[in-house]
Amino acid sequence: MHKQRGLLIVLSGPSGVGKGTVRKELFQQPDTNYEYSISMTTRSPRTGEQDGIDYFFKSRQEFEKLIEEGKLLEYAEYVGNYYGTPLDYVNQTLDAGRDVFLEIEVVGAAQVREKVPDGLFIFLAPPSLSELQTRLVGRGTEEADVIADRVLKAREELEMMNLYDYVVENDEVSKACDRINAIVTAEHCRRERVEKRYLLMLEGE
Ligand SMILES: Nc1ncnc2c1ncn2[C@@H]1O[C@H](COP(=O)(O)OP(=O)(O)OP(=O)(O)O)[C@@H](O)[C@H]1O
Ligand SMILES: Nc1nc2c(ncn2[C@@H]2O[C@H](COP(=O)(O)O)[C@@H](O)[C@H]2O)c(=O)[nH]1
Repeated sequence: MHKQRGLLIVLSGPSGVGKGTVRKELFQQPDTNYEYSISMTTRSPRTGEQDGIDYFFKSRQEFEKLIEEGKLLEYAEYVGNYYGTPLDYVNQTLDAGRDVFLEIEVVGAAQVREKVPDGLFIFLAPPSLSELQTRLVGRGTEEADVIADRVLKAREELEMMNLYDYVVENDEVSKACDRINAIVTAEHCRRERVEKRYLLMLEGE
């Protein structure tokens, strides 16, 4: 019996919009059926972050070797550090028929769009730029100059919103999660209908 490949779900959006918060909430829900792809980064761990759980923390040299060896589905340099998605993990998980969830910034998401056009691309948007800044300041993990860089970058990132399949506003975390779950469910139904139609057409030949 033919097994359908899993769905690649890409959640992107500006720094501080709440991607990590929403992703963690989604993964705490008992009926969540996505596999989270842990990214590689050259950024130093924040207090409480663990290697292999939050990120795979790499040196610049190690990361550049991964790039050279073609081991990343996508990567980007974001405010002075590299971030990237491990290719083998994503392919193996999708091939096993399981959905993979990426939480990445917009440059990397554009690369994934090129390579996996049938992925599901969701842009998480803040209620406003001032709320975005308030969230970054409130998180308290970056110095003021880094926050300023991230807010500046957010203006460019928001311009890429129209390249996504869906825009979800993160006004409240639980509402954003509900919207994402509804989008993924609808996408699965759509894919099933297409698959059924395709099989029916083959049978008729
Ligand atoms: N809906 C929301 N309402 C209010 N605050 C929120 C909401 N979602 C997230 N936050 C807060 O905003 C801050 C930034 O959230 P988070 O770290 O999840 O953002 P992010 O998009 O993953 O950022 P980065 O891209 O830098 O990793 C956190 O302090 C988080 O608690
Ligand atoms: N292109 C990629 N971007 C990634 C990846 N993993 C995380 N990110 C994004 O980077 C920024 C900064 O993250 P932070 O943890 O330092 O706040 C944020 O937008 C993340 O979503 C990745 O594999 N590829």
